[in-house]
Amino acid sequence: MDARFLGIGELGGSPAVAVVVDVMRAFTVAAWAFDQGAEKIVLAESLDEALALKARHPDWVALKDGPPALGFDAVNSPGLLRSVDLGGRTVVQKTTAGTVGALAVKEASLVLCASFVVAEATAGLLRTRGCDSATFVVTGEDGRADEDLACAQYIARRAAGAGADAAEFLRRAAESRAAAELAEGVRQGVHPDDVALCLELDRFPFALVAALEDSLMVLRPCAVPAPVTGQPRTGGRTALPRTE
Ligand SMILES: O=C(O)[C@H](CS(=O)(=O)O)OP(=O)(O)O
Ligand SMILES: [Mg+2]
Repeated sequence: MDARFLGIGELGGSPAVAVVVDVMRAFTVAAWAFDQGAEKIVLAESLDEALALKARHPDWVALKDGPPALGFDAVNSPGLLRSVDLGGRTVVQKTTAGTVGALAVKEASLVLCASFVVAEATAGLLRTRGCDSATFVVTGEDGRADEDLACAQYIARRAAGAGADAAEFLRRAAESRAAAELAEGVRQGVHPDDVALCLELDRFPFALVAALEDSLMVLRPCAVPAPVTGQPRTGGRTALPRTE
C-alpha cells in the first residue's frame, strides 16, 4: 500500500481514501459509543454547531472534549462513556483534533476514522475495498502525536497484508505525550481507565466510516469480517436522560 502520513494542516485538499486517526481519544470514544448502542455520530464543525444541532434535536446526545459543560450531555472519555446506554441515540461529537481531522477530508470518496480499538477492522476494510493507496491523517499535535502516528503505521502495515508486531506500536502510544497528559490530569473530562481503554487492540469488530449525509458528516460502524482479538464487553449501562 502507498501510505502517506500527514497532519491536518499538511493536507492539500481531500485525498481519495483517508484514514483519520485519533487514538486519544475521539475515535476510541466513537467506537465505544457504537458499542453502547448509538445509531450514528454526527461530527460537528464547532461547539456552536453541536449546541445548535442539540437544540434542533433535543433527543440527540451532545459530546465534547474537555470538562463537562452546560448544554452537553457527555465528555470525550471512553471510561466515562462505557457505562452509558446510548441505545438508538444519535451522538453529536466535537473534539479538538479527531473530529476536525475527519471534517478536513469530508470530500474524500472513503473516510475511515480509526484508533487501536478498531485497527484490524479498519485494515480489513481497506483490504476488502482494494485500496492500494491511502492518506493517514495524524490528527494530534500537528501530525506529530506518536499515539496517532504509531496507530496509523500499524494499520497501514496490516492493510498491506504485512505482518506487524502490535506491541511496539502500542508501546509508543503508551509512552506518548497524550497518554502522559491523560494520566497526569493535564487533560480534563478523564476517567482513570482512559489510557488503558485507548490501548485495547481490536476491541471492536467494526470499522468507523464517515460520509456526508444532507451536508452533515456522519460516522457509522461498518462490520468487517476479519479475525479480531476483541474481548467481550463488560460493565452495565446507565440511561442518559432524554431532554425532549
Ligand atoms: O479529548 C481529548 O483527548 C482531546 C482533547 S484535549 O487534548 O484533551 O484537549 O481531543 P481529541 O480530538 O480526542 O484528540
Ligand atoms: Mg487525540
